[in-house]
Amino acid sequence: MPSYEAIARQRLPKAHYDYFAGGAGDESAVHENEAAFARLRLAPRVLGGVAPDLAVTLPGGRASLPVLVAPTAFHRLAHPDGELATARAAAAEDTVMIVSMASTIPIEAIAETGATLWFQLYVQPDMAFTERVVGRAEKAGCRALVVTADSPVFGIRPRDLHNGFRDLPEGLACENLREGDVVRPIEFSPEISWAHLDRLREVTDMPLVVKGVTHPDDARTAVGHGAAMVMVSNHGGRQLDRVAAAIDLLPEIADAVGAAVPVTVDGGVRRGTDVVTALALGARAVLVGRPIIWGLAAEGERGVREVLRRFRAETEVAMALVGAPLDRSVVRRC
Ligand SMILES: Cc1cc2nc3c(=O)[nH]c(=O)nc-3n(C[C@H](O)[C@H](O)[C@H](O)COP(=O)(O)O)c2cc1C
Ligand SMILES: O=C(O)C(=O)c1ccccc1
Repeated sequence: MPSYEAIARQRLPKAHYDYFAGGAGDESAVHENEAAFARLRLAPRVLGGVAPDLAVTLPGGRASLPVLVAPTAFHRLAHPDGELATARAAAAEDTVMIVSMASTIPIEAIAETGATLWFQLYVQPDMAFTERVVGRAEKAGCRALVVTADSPVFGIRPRDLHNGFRDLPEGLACENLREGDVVRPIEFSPEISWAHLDRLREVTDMPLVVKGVTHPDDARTAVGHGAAMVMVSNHGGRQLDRVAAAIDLLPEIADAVGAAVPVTVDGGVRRGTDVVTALALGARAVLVGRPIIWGLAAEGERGVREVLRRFRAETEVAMALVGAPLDRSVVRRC
């Protein structure tokens, strides 16, 4: 049976497939995210007598499995139902969807699906506008604000340059940036700093999450600035090439944060064994990006649901087989 990725590659225009699949520079960080998981090995525990429990409680609510939908832009490029399909699938599987600021359906309409949503934000240079967008997300019922910190500028992505892919086609727009008839372009802001995080904490009651942390000192600083959660991520290798694999960065960040706030990791999570490895290395949950897109492109809501179902089944079995306690001692590097 062809994989969802193979179906997506076949079905989508090349420029769109490449946009979803590709990354920065030589794409070494894209590949490294998966390769790093493949270098890790497990040393399971036996006779621990503990049944696996997949449910997680996070500052932005509860999920029935420790696999959350990563914020990814432009779902209507993958499927006409776009983010509505993704949200319905997340709701059906009782997990959290982190809605990209660059969603092609407005946050209010996505919220009507009833899914547990967190809103991902790129702080815009116009702070008043940024705050209006945050206000919309909060009013729509989003339960956390995920501030993406790894994108002061947009990464250089050779596939997109080669394909001439720059923006959404006619008829699609970043609906969260719409005010009346005007849709503002997303701007990346090199000036974004911890002061912006402080300001956001003042203007919203949503717990603040910092996404894209790769250095333990920044993880500590994020907690100091009131972050309720830290997301270890190299943006799926799409921003800076040669960044270390997310899973390799996780342990030192988990150490830096300690028990202060939950830590998540994303990048290259493809199997239940990856999920369990991430949990063993200190993550409370993981995010998945491209696998969700491939499910969406192949079969819409049903495809996303099937991707989440597979993660659930694999994670449950892997967790039972790796045993308890699930900690660093069960992971080996080969
Ligand atoms: C097509 C695509 C679009 C993305 N858009 C966003 C975005 O709008 N905001 C954001 O914070 N991260 C974005 N990301 C990064 C993801 O949230 C996540 O960090 C990454 O995809 C995880 O890696 P994986 O795809 O290997 O699972 C995007 C990733 C992809 C693949
Ligand atoms: O493609 C991305 O990785 C991404 O984060 C993004 C964000 C805004 C608009 C387009 C893409």
